[in-house]
Amino acid sequence: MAAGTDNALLDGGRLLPLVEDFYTIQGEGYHAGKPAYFIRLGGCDVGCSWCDAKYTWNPKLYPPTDVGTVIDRATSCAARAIVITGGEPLIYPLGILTGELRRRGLEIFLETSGSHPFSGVFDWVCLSPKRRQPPLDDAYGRAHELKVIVESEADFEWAERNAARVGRHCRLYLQPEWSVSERVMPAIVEYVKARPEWNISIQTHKYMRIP
Ligand SMILES: C[S@@+](CC[C@H](N)C(=O)[O-])C[C@H]1O[C@@H](n2cnc3c(N)ncnc32)[C@H](O)[C@@H]1O
Ligand SMILES: Nc1nc2[nH]cc(C(=O)O)c2c(=O)[nH]1
Ligand code: SF4
Ligand SMILES: [Mg+2]
Repeated sequence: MAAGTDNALLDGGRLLPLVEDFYTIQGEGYHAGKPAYFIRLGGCDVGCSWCDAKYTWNPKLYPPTDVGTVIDRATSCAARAIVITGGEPLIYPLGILTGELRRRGLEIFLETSGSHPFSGVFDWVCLSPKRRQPPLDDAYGRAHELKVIVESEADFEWAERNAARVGRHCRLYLQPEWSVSERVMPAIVEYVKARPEWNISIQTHKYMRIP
């Protein structure tokens, strides 16, 4: 459980620490370009130095919120797909939230580091492994998409180590770390041209200046 957020307080996942929810375009990975309603949960104990969502790390800043109110908002717009992200969403029991979203006929996508046990039902799992707190063994077999962040050329070896553990049909992406994107892009391009099992994912929403 995340530091400071007691599971009992969350009533088995009926309440979750909500940072923000908004309707936008999935910017990254396999589903890039697809409209999706984002649900961002607070709390992460991984601590990536370049994390673009550091404001989510402390769950105490985000009071437990009834998942029903979020689901009502998500189903009041035209969204057909939901992205559950964070923070690290797998810190929390996601069975109630995802079960209810599925019952409403929505597609459910997950963004995760895989560093906590799985709960909930998902149509698509994006696994973005982190050296500081690597995925649990179980996460690899659940990934539809492996998205490795590349900060320097040393990350190619980390990418291959993770790719060796996912299923045969899992899509493979290298995503430049945003602040060094211009610097690392030439190496990523050459890497992917030489190893076409990999694809490039860029954070298109940042270029579009949307959330
Ligand atoms: C903020 S994280 C939240 C979900 C989960 N904690 C995770 O890391 O997968 C969402 C996605 O953004 C990626 N990401 C975060 N900061 C980034 C950055 N500076 N540049 C590129 N990708 C980044 C993460 O690797 C992850 O794929
Ligand atoms: N548009 C948009 N696409 C995204 N894909 C993954 C994101 C995330 O922060 O998990 C993200 C995000 O924050 N915004
Ligand atoms: S695991 Fe995800 S939310 Fe946590 S620090 Fe890393 S990128 Fe940020
Ligand atoms: Mg983001």
